[in-house]
Amino acid sequence: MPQVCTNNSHKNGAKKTDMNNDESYTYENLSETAEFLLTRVPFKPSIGIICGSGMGCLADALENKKEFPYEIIPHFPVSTVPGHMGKLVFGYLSGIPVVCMQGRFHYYEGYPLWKCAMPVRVMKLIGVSHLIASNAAGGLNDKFKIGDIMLVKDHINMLGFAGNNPLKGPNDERFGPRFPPMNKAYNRELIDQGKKVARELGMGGMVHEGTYTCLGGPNFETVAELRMLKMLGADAVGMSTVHEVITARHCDMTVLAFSLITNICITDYECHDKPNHEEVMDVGKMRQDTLKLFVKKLVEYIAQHNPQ
Ligand SMILES: O=P(O)(O)O[C@H]1O[C@H](CO)[C@@H](O)[C@H]1O
Ligand code: HPA
Repeated sequence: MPQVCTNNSHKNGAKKTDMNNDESYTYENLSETAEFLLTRVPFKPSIGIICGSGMGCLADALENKKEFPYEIIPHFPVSTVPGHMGKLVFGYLSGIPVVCMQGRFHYYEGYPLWKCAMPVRVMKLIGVSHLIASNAAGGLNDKFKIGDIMLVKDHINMLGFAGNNPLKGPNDERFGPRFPPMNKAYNRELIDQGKKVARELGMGGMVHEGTYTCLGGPNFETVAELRMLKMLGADAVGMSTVHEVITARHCDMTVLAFSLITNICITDYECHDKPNHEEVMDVGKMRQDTLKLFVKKLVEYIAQHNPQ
């Protein structure tokens, strides 16, 4: 049975959310959050995992779990999207301590990007050096099929083009530099290892490498938008991950991200199918055993080799 934690200092679910949208969390705010967690968990994970839509099963695979509903964690936002449970889960995968976000935050939920990405900084403060971020995404690349996995080799930050960035605002050097590079955002060694693991698990044919792009959502894209994104070089499209990766790289975490292709993007006006979130979640569930194995093997590799 997982141990579900409560927070008596926030009675009746009341939380400290005394912040407007322009005011980012301070280092001290996030240190309070980290301290809250560290005093309640008897180990320090160095690997963090973010579960994409319908992929909460990744956290279910943990052993000796200690779960924190987001409502009880100081300064944490709450999850509002179906398929995102809203729990921070600590536990062991193959005996390796990890922390898992069973539910992430999206811009379309009404949160500014710095708030969506705040758990990444909390992970950093509790000792996480490696981040595995998963997402559900629509496939733009003609070679992709539903249920395939795309290891993210790069991203196109569409929200960033309009100046919307999780690092916008005053920079605290204790997290990272004002102008972080992003040309090596996704760790090459881990991408290669992802492919190797896929081959070993007999799923080599369903694993690709590609470029992810994130739009604000919540609507799925128009045909014209998808045609444009494809022309720009995007292989998959979603509404998350990029802000988390930028925040993780800013504080020098090593990142592996992958997309589960849950639908094929409709780039043809003659096609009458409609993308929908239920289908997205169903594909996550359909692939849960494969995803659990895939992530477990990657966690084992990171724990043994510590790629930088
Ligand atoms: O990126 P994740 O959280 O996996 O979820 C994806 O699935 C949802 C749409 O079905 C959007 O939230 C999109 O971003
Ligand atoms: N577009 C945007 N986000 C998504 C999609 C999509 O087709 N599928 C899953 N998340």
